Amino acid sequence: MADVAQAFVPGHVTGFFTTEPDSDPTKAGSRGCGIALSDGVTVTVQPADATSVALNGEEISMGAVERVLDALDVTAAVRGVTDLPLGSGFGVSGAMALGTALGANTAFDRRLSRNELVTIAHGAEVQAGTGLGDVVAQAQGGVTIRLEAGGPHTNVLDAIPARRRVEYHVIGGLATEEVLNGNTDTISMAGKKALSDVVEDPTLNRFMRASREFARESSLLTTRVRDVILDVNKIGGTATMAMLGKTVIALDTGLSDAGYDPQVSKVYPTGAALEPAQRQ
Ligand SMILES: Nc1ncnc2c1ncn2[C@@H]1O[C@H](COP(=O)(O)OP(=O)(O)O)[C@@H](O)[C@H]1O
Ligand SMILES: CC(C)(COP(=O)(O)O)[C@@H](O)C(=O)O
Repeated sequence: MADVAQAFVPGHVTGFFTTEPDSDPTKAGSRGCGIALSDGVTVTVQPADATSVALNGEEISMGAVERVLDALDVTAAVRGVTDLPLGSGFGVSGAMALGTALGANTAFDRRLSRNELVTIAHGAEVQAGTGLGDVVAQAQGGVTIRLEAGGPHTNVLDAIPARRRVEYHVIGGLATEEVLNGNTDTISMAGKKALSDVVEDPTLNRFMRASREFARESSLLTTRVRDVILDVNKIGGTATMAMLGKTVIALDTGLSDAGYDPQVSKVYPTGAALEPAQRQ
């Protein structure tokens, strides 16, 4: 048994999504499209007598992570380190859940396959109510088009083959659990339309346009996010809202050109992976 195992999971910003409920959380999820980012979460898992979860040194409670450990029947100290903010649409909870699954499998010699671990992390995230599609997209990397919902045994994934600089500007958080527990009919209707647009023309530019339309039609767009997007549009750039957060993402130098001081990232072309063990 390894002392400690470490995994890196990319962040993931969703441009648009539908909700696809199912009584089986490994089949439930969302369809939609989003970008895996080179900014992500480094997760370490170390066997411990009692479970604890910390993000950037601060102890937190995170349902998705606790459910992953329960599913694997282990207790561990899970530590996440990231530059990404929690709860602002970067899939930090999905990253923590997936990193925990990959790390715990190694640390406890559980001998599960990658698809089995992604299924566990996806189901845990869905049950916790903190995400529907981040985990499978973070497992694949790149710009994932989620054509059919659910974990690896039920979903159908495609991708927009693109690598690009991505800038982001965080205004604040949006409680994913609250939005997903409310009426999601309008969201799913707008998401379905955006998905067919991107399937017809799978390019990043079309993704950004479809995402902007989705943000407006789903009523998820907030005034402050809209104002920043308009500033980027004014200088000829392209920007949209990261779901589900009060966050603006732009391609290339859209936000910097509009006078903002954004974080700079890029499309992360591959999926979550274990990293060489670091002895603590
Ligand atoms: N200070 C905090 N702010 C936001 N979420 C927190 C905090 N502490 C713990 N959490 C937990 O972290 C998770 C955040 O999930 P979510 O809102 O989906 O974030 P993200 O968009 O980064 O995935 C939830 O399980 C929430 O209960
Ligand atoms: C948009 C969301 C439902 C939530 O994303 P986050 O708030 O980042 O957990 C995502 O999981 C998706 O299905 O696309």
